Amino acid sequence: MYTIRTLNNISQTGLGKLPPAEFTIDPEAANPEGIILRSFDMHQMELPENLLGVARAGAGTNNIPIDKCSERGIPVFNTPGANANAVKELVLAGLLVSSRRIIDGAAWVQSLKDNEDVEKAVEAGKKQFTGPEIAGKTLGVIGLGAIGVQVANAALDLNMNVIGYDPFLTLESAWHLSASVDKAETLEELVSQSDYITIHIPLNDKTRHTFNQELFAATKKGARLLNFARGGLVDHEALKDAIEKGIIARYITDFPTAELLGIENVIVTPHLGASTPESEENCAEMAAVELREYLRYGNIRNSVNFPGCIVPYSGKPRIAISHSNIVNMIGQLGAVFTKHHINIDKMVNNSKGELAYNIIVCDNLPEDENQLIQDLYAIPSVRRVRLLK
Ligand SMILES: NC(=O)C1=CN([C@@H]2O[C@H](COP(=O)(O)OP(=O)(O)OC[C@H]3O[C@@H](n4cnc5c(N)ncnc54)[C@H](O)[C@@H]3O)[C@@H](O)[C@H]2O)C=CC1
Ligand SMILES: O=C(O)C(=O)COP(=O)(O)O
Repeated sequence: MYTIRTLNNISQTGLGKLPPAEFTIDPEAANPEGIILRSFDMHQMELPENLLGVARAGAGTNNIPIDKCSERGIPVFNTPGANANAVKELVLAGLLVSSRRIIDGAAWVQSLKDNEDVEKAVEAGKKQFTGPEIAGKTLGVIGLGAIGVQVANAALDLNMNVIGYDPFLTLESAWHLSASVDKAETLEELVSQSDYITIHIPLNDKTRHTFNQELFAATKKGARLLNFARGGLVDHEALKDAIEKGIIARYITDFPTAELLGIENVIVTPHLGASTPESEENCAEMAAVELREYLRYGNIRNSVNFPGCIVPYSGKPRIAISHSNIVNMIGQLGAVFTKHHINIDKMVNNSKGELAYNIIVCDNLPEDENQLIQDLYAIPSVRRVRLLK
């Protein structure tokens, strides 16, 4: 029996993928084997002693201490693409809201409640809410992953010109991206040509404050900037300066902070990108299945820190081992298996960065299984050993 702790509200349909005969779901569990979460900040908590796997029902994993998890041989999963449509739809709304003064206009109409002739007041006052059309304008998309590709393609359908920037574009994204999207070689090239800019990259040490004073200096005057990715991608001091100078005509973001409130031409939504029933269900289902398959069989799909590794279950016991990605590990593991007279039926060894992961399917197990596990842990740089029967 595995205990799964949920750190946020997770769709019940998704949690239904964890059969109660094998999994107990307990939001208060002190020492769970698995964690499923959304945006809960795990940097603030100690990793539970028994923790084996963490599944983020969503895309961004900057709220999870990935390095600490890797050190302890704990894979962190996310759910690529499962909320991309929800975010795309909100970005399209953001694009229109950034252009047409829908929000200001609607608020102003409410202020006319006690006016004697509302119709007349509206026709006289509406000119203050004029805003340009997006058709024929240029949208720059930074990050062409699951969300960026959908936003870029949808903007083409709205008759915009689209430029994209992503030095790490995957084959999967390239397959889905329209050939009509122009490629920018640098961020500066993209921002200097775009009337609208939308950011769809992860927040990490390399991307923090991507929009800084220098990039704003290269940005086309009067651009509208959309940030539905993460607040930390934009340096707020530099942003305020860019708004004052008229470089940024409007900033629309899904990531409120106190300093952004009350600034004219800044529109802030309460992190709503993935908040649709469809996306919440998709993400939760995918996260629950990823964690279930890892806990049951050691299989890994969609981990951000571990290599993918899937060996279909054949009824035989298996040993899952994670270790540092260095030379002579297979030799050392093999020696332990030989010592315990284990015949290996199948062995898969995959690596990602500084981590390697094995699933070793065994024809037989020794009588002293604890000794086998101890011997495997005795190999320097082995991080985690799991015997799954
Ligand atoms: N507002 C919300 O509720 C949501 C926000 N997000 C945010 O959006 C981000 C993107 O999500 P997905 O598209 O699903 O992720 P993804 O992993 O499919 O795409 C990210 C893309 O960014 C690219 N990239 C990475 N560093 C880059 C750089 N320095 N310059 C240009 N491109 C770079 C990658 O190559 C990849 O193609 C997430 O990391 C998350 O922070 C995601 C879902 C919901
Ligand atoms: O998937 C992401 O990266 C998101 O930002 C969505 O966050 P949420 O699950 O709505 O707390």
